[in-house]
Amino acid sequence: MSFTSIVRKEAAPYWQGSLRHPFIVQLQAGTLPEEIFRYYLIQDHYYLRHFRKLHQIVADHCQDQELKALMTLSATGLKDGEMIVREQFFEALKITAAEVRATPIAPTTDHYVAHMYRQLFADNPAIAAAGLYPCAWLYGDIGMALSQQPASPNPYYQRWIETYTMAELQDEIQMMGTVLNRLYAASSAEDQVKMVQAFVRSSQLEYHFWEMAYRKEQWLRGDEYDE
Ligand SMILES: Cc1ncc(CN)c(N)n1
Repeated sequence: MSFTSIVRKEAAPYWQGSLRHPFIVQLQAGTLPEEIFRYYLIQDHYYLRHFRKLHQIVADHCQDQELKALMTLSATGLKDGEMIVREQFFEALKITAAEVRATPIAPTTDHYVAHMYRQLFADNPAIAAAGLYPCAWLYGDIGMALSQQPASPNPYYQRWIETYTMAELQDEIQMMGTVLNRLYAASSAEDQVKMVQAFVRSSQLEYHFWEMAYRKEQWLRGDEYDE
């Protein structure tokens, strides 16, 4: 079985859960409280900055020319596409640099970014790439699913949805799947397991990420059980 078929099956609960999560359902309906969207954007700002850096590091370290080219393409696409849209959101919603600095990185955001770096430093570029893949693929699937429904009445939410329906993203997802299937087929049995684990853990963390934003997840203070 190919890598993409295996991981789609293994990660199915988190992908289906993402589509049903109130963050996504309310984003589509236009009822998601704006403060939750704001919190998501601030957390995702940190995520995207590292996500792009990770693509560059994988590109710099991998021998496989096709993977190198795709990682470079994604890093550029992030900078010229998704990250620009996010800057526009920050401007329109008046999210300032001071507000970003004053907002702690939530536990789930921290965990997700740390997980992706761990795959990179503990393993090899194919495993690191497997851990990065759900990001584009899941958002691409969510974008396509939401675009089949009526447009969100909130123009920012609709713009968010449209960011993930672009043909370039769908092409990139397709190409990355083909490369990962080839790398998986050429990997040792041990590395194949690690590639699947990296992908599934990222998918879990994608699901947690909606929940993190929806609950405006905070670090515990340490005095929760004091009288
Ligand atoms: C957490 C997360 N995952 C995926 C994406 C889509 N690049 C994102 N912006 N943020």
